[in-house]
Amino acid sequence: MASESSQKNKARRKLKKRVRIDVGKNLERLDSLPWNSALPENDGSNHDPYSVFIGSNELEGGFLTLEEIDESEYGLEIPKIDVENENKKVKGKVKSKKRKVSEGDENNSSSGEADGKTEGKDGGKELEDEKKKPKQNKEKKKRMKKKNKREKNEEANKLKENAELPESVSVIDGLDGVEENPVDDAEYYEWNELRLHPLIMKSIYRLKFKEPTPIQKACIPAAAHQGKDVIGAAETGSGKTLAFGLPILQRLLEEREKVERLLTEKGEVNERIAPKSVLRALIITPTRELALQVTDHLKEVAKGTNVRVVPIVGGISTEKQERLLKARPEIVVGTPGRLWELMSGGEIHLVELHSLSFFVLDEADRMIESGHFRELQSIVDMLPIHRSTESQPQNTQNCMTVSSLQRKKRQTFVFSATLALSADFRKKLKRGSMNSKKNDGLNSFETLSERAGMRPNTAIIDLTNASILVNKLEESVIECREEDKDAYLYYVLSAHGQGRTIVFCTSIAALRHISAILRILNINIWTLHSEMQQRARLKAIDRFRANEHGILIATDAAARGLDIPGVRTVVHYQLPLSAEVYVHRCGRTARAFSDGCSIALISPNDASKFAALSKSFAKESFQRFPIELSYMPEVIKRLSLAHQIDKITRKNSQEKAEKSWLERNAESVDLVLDDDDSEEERVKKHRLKKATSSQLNKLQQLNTLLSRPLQPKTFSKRYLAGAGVSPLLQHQFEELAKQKLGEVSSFGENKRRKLLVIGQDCVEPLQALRGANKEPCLDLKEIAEKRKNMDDLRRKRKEMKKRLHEQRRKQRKKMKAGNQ
Ligand SMILES: Nc1ncnc2c1ncn2[C@@H]1O[C@H](COP(=O)(O)OP(=O)(O)OP(=O)(O)O)[C@@H](O)[C@H]1O
Repeated sequence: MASESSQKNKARRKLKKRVRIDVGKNLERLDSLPWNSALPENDGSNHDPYSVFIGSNELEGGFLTLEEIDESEYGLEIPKIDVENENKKVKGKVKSKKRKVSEGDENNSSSGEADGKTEGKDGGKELEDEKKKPKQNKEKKKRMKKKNKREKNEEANKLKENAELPESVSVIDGLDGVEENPVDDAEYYEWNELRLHPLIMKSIYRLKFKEPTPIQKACIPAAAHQGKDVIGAAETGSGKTLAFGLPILQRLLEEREKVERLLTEKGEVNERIAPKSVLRALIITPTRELALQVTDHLKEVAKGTNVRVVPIVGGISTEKQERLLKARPEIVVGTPGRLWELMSGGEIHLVELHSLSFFVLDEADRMIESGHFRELQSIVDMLPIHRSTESQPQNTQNCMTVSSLQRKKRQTFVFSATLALSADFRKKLKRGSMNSKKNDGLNSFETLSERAGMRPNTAIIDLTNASILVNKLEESVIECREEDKDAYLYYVLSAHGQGRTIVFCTSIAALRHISAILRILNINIWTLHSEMQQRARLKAIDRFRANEHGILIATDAAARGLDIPGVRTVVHYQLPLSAEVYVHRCGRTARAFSDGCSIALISPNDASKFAALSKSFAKESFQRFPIELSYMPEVIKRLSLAHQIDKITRKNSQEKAEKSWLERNAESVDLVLDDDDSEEERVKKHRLKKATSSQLNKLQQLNTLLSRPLQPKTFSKRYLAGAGVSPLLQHQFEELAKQKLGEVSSFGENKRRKLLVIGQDCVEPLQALRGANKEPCLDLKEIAEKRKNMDDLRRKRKEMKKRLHEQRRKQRKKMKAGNQ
């Protein structure tokens, strides 16, 4: 009896320990877990297309199976943390941070015990089952366990040494008790639910991304754990890059470790696997800047993983890019033009696409526009068609090659902030009646997706709201005449120029015009357009990024994807040609949980475009950007001088260009130009000289104006006078009051100079917009009504004119008839 009870006790203790460990694991931090440990072996019974069957002939891919992912120890459902309860339990006991963490462990393990009571019933059965397993298997497991313990220890130590973990995240050596730091940091809880690789989590801690964005939350499970293709649409700045980037990294890391583990189990030498030697992910973006940005972003999260990411874009020497590709990176991010140039030239790393597991179209809707589509189509046509019964794998019982491990069905990701999927396409995806490679000629990303081999059951994740625009964006308009746009732009930039601003133009000519004017007005700007050299484009972005209050004048080349933190304002100097471009332009501000504002300059010429835009977003009114009119006389004065200077400068440079053209051509046909100027030439030169001196005079006048900050007319240099009603002036008065207080202590300083500074204390446009009286809205209904009335009036006038004309004609006819 006694021995029976002692045996029972022994078994119970054993079971208790088991359960304690199991439940503790539920709460372990992902970063402190051994990644490749104890994953159950595939028994070959599941039909997941990503499973690996070592030694069998059904090898289709190197990914973990869904079951493996779900049942792996880090992947068990992480119970929600009841922060309040946890706090109550710990309250009073917590003396130090270290103590708090260890108590957290106790709490978790005790809750684990409670859970264990229900699991205990099956526990005995499990023990019995285990006894039945062959001895050989047990020994193998023991060996693995030892190895995993060692790895776990190393991993934890590494993390402790290297990771810049947030204060609340700490790693406790979990060697003996196998109890490592439980999830006590609610801030990262949502990430933990996504079950990402510890190395990825380490990057997320480093980047201080407290929670996944909604698109990341929706995409990661579908793409990383279910192996699905994804069509993703979410507002600008919502973290779409990582929504496809993290699943790619996750699967590559899983695969790598799975392979290593299986090889170790089989006693194979690791060197036989060279995972870096093939292209695994191809990401295509419409612009070079975006490709470079996506590369940087992925590199940042891939730090410490040995996964290499390389950009392949035009404007950079082909040789340099070929050198980069020689290193055989797993991930290539590129633009269609350069990618196709290298592919059609037979670049070995880019044409060996049999192992490509991920194909991504970022900003997919832009990609199908002219200038990209042909090359993209050629690239897509090069992708191998995946069939469920692909060619025979190249593995045998004892020999496993990289290509055989990596052959798998390809995942396709299509992302943008502005994707409009037709109902027909959605149905097709659902039914799985995709017709890859058969559909040609159609210029749509839907066709492209089909051709790229998008599979049935694709996850369509559309998180865009009705207006498609970011919630934290404040939109506004300034109604003005076409010729006054420069003045209003100057007003916004100089009276409110806080934070980074991007001014968008539709044409390069307009960009050149306002750049010249703003430069004359001493405003420091950078420009970006498609006719610039790549180096200059990158330089402009870098400089703009480096300046806290930088101003970038750009065409729509910068509308998509550009991720520059701290862009507070977007100005539409000219309205874009489509609603999509408007969304992307606005999306350069109010990114990643921050806010921003957009200001559209609307002239009567823009009326119809603006009406169409408003209709697209079902908008009924726009807020007017508040203008402090007392600034305008000075603004207009400066602008008028600037325009005159610009006109003269342009004329001069045009004449110079013409002259040098004449000289160049004369030289090319060996003609010697006569040095003696004709009378006409002399008059011209004289005029030029005169113009230049008048230009200089004007320049001096403008310089005097520019030497002092922009001030409202009612704003005396010496005394404060009236007009302190607008938020801008209100702010300036407050600043002045503060300054005056400071001045009391610094007696004897030049007061006048100090007062001159006031005008420079700007209010951010967003702040001005929020502080403005919300009443004066641009009521689109009212405008439409007015336009309708005007149209009616015009029509009536026309009709009247016609009637009068007809009457006169009849009269003339009558008179003619009378005369006869
Ligand atoms: N989970 C997160 N938490 C905080 N910031 C994040 C998170 N994920 C991404 N970010 C940051 O958000 C910014 C925008 O991300 P990203 O460029 O991927 O947005 P996007 O949706 O692709 O925008 P767009 O549509 O304009 O191209 C980046 O600076 C990125 O570092």
